[in-house]
Amino acid sequence: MNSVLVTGGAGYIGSHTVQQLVERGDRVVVIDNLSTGFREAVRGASFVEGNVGDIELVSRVLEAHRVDAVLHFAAHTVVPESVSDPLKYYGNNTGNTRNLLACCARAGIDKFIFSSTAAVYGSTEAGVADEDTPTRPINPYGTSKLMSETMLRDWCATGAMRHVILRYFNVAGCDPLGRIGHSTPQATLLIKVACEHAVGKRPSISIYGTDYDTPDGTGVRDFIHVEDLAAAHLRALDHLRAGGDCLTLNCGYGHGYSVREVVEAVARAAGHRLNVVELPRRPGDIPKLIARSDRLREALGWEPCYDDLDLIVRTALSWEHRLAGNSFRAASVA
Ligand SMILES: NC(=O)c1ccc[n+]([C@@H]2O[C@H](COP(=O)([O-])OP(=O)(O)OC[C@H]3O[C@@H](n4cnc5c(N)ncnc54)[C@H](O)[C@@H]3O)[C@@H](O)[C@H]2O)c1
Ligand SMILES: O=c1ccn([C@@H]2O[C@H](COP(=O)(O)OP(=O)(O)O[C@H]3O[C@H](CO)[C@@H](O)[C@H](O)[C@H]3O)[C@@H](O)[C@H]2O)c(=O)[nH]1
Repeated sequence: MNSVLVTGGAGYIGSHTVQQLVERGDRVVVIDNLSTGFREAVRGASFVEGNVGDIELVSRVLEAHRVDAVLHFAAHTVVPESVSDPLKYYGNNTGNTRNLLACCARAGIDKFIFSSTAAVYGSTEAGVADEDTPTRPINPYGTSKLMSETMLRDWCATGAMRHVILRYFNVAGCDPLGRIGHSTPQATLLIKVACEHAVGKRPSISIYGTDYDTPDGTGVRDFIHVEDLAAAHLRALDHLRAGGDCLTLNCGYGHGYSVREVVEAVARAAGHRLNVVELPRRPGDIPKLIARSDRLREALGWEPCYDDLDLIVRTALSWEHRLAGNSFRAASVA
């Protein structure tokens, strides 16, 4: 039986995808250097610790595990860090993706699913993006991903490979059964940070900017539950295995919530007030970004199961309680 290679499978989104692949019976091998991932998050799959840019190592794994498709999650993901250390991002996100593609070329692998990001769009006029919206990233993280997209399309244009590029919007929530979750240290993402405050790991939650041209003055984002996003990867894999064409697809629900609405949802889930500090805008933030995601639904037959802010927040908070060592209601959150 062939295997799927999942790079970055010990990380937040990768581990949820590995879990779904394993649960439906796919054979999976993970390569992860554990720079931000966790060995214990990889359950039921083979695990190789190493760098996805290491051509010898990756080639060995592709051959030994008879890999027929690659899901490429491994990357650095912190936007402000990409601004202060852009070469780190071009090296890991773009350079290492080039090496991985070279290994695939050598091994004759013809199916590739790539973790891209809404950050490739930058600031759009109406705060909404479909896949044909011009890509104008405003930070090196977004550019490093866009460069990888271009490289992948150019390689696929030779006929050697087919791809699905998934552009994730704001990913949040955790496995509703509490087996794995979002453990990234020094997290900066809103829902994770707000939940860390709710369980007492942080003294407050900051709202960056209350003077945007949005209904309540705070930023608006399209939050997608990690389980729905993982499910999109499985459908993308099936699409390629069935001989489907190359695709680029937004991954979001098509509607958004404001930062203030998210903070209120976390307070509701926690059952107590939060200490909210209103601060000026965070440099580099855009007011609003919502996905047009009709193409994902039409091309892959994907339908969300967790499109509910309270549910997203409850699963995230439940995991945060587990990390903090508190008792929690993991089995009942869904
Ligand atoms: N979290 C989001 O909201 C979001 C949004 C858009 C896109 N993405 C993309 O999704 C993917 C996964 O992100 P995540 O949130 O799960 O982050 P994460 O940091 O939890 O996962 C990344 C994983 O890749 C591993 N890794 C990094 N560089 C590696 C290398 N050179 N070799 C081997 N392993 C390496 C890390 O150890 C980690 O396990 C990334 O490509 C990211 O850019 C995430
Ligand atoms: O403590 C916080 C954290 C965030 N925010 C605000 O919450 C919104 C969302 O911010 P965040 O959760 O950091 O996500 P984004 O900046 O939208 O970017 C994320 O979502 C992108 C996809 O849209 C990914 O590509 C990026 O990797 C990921 O950082 C923004 O308005 C922030 O200003 C706060 O007010 N307080």
